[in-house]
Amino acid sequence: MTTTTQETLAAGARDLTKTYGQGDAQVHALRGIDLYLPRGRFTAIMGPSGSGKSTLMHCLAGLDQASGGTVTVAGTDLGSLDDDALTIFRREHIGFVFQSFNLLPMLTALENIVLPLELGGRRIDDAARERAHMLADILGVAHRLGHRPAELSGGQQQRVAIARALITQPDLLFADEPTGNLDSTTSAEVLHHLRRSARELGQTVVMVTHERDAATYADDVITMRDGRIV
Ligand SMILES: Nc1ncnc2c1ncn2[C@@H]1O[C@H](COP(=O)(O)OP(=O)(O)OP(=O)(O)O)[C@@H](O)[C@H]1O
Repeated sequence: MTTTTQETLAAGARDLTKTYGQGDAQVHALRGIDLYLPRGRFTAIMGPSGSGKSTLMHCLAGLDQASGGTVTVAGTDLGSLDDDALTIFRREHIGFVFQSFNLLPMLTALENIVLPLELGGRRIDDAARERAHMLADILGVAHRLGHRPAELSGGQQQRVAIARALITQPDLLFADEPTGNLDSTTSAEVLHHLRRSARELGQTVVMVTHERDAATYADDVITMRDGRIV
C-alpha cells in the first residue's frame, strides 16, 4: 500500500474472514472481505438479515476478533494490539452510535456530549466546550443543550448521541441501524445530519442499515450477501 493511500484511507479490510462455532454448527459469517473506506465518506452497509453486516462492523471496530485477514484503522493493524491496547485505541479512534440512543438520563445533553472526553481522562476546557457547541450546531441541537434526554424528541436524542460520538474526533464513526427507532421524518433529519458530518467535518461514517431509503443518503453503498460483498 502506498503512503498516499494510507493517508486517504480511514480504514480497510483484507481477506477478512469470521467463522462462528465448530463442526456442523459452523457459520461462515464473513467469507473473505476486501474493503477500503476512504476518509470523509459516508458509507452504508446493506444486506439481508444474517448476511454478515453486524459481524463486519464489529470486526472493523475491533469489538470482535476476525478469524483471518487484517483490519487496518488509521494506519494501525488491529490484529497487532492486545486487549488493553485495543480498548484504548477504540476510545481514541472510533465513535459509535446505536439504535437505542444510550444517553445517560441524569446528564444534560451538553454533559452527555462531553462525557467521552471525561472518561478518557481529558479536561473539559474551553476548546472542548467550543467543539461541543460546534457539533451541537451542526447537528441542530444547540438550543437543547441544557435539557435532559427525557425532555428531547427521539431524533434530538440521536443527534446528541452523534455529537457525543464525534467529540473525540474519531477516525471512524460507526452507526448501527441509527434510525431503527425513529419515524420516517425524524430518520430523514438524522440521516441528513450524518451526511453533514461527513461533508462539513470530513468525518468518515459507516452505517449499517436495513432501510433502502436510509442508504440513499450515503456516498457509497456496500451490499452484503452470505458473508460476501456483492
Ligand atoms: N455469536 C455468534 N455465534 C454464532 N453465530 C453467529 C454469531 N453472531 C452472528 N452469527 C451468525 O453469523 C451470520 C451473520 O450474522 P450478522 O449478525 O453479522 O448478520 P446481519 O447481516 O447483521 O443480520 P441482521 O440484519 O439480522 O442484524 C448469521 O448467520 C448469524 O446467525
